[in-house]
Amino acid sequence: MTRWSRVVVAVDGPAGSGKSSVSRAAARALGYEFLDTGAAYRALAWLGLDRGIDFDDEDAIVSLLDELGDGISTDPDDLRVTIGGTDVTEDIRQPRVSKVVSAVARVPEVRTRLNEGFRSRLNAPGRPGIVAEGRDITTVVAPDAPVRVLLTADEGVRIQRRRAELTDQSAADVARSVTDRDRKDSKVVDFMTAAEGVTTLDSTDLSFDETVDAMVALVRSAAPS
Ligand SMILES: Nc1ncnc2c1ncn2[C@@H]1O[C@H](COP(=O)(O)OP(=O)(O)OP(=O)(O)O)[C@@H](O)[C@H]1O
Ligand SMILES: Nc1ccn([C@@H]2O[C@H](COP(=O)(O)O)[C@@H](O)[C@H]2O)c(=O)n1
Repeated sequence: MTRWSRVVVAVDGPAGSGKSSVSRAAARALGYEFLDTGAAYRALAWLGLDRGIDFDDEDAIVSLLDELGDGISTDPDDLRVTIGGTDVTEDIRQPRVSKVVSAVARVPEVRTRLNEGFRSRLNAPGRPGIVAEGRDITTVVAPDAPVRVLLTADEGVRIQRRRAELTDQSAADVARSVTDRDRKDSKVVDFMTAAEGVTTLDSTDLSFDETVDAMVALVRSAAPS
């Protein structure tokens, strides 16, 4: 059982369920930090593309881990991702990165090494709490966090929300990117069903602000300040 040094809020769920946007807004409202674990997987995938590696070659992927560093900020008002001094905050969101990121995430050594880093960030000194989001946070990274939430929404709604962001892509491409990534990622971790003790927050019929309020209320009831 981990002795957390501060309130850890663990959030997982499928693609487009609002993990990063809702968790970030909730962290801001609570005065907490925010850890976007997917950014680490994306940064590694970006590095792989930059180096032109073969994404079927696990050793090549693992060899990039030392170069990755620890360049993910946890201030919800100033999120930045850097690799060796290069700011890749925007670039890691490109569709070309989304396409290959699952190949990086399925490598066991990548998961082990990144998870060690995530746990030390959760336990680092700083604000009184931290909201961490990613597909295996409630089950693998912080299964004993005091607050654990599976954030979800119907697949059609998640695709609609993604389409509103990615206006330069066809509806079919957006839908495929959401369903393909869920299919590949769910071979590695289960983020579709809530593990024991995890609260499901279904935002299908909630506005963005209502979803943030619901998450903040969950945190306040489970970990009163
Ligand atoms: N309850 C909601 N109502 C309306 N829009 C929402 C709601 N929750 C999230 N959104 C929007 O849905 C989109 C997807 O959210 P977000 O990127 O946070 O999802 P995610 O779970 O982090 O996705 P991924 O795992 O694919 O990175 C964003 O545009 C976000 O603003
Ligand atoms: N805890 C996590 C977080 C992410 N992944 C993988 O990274 C991809 C990108 O994540 P986003 O949340 O930024 O979309 C995701 O598709 C997973 O492949 C992960 O495995 N575990």
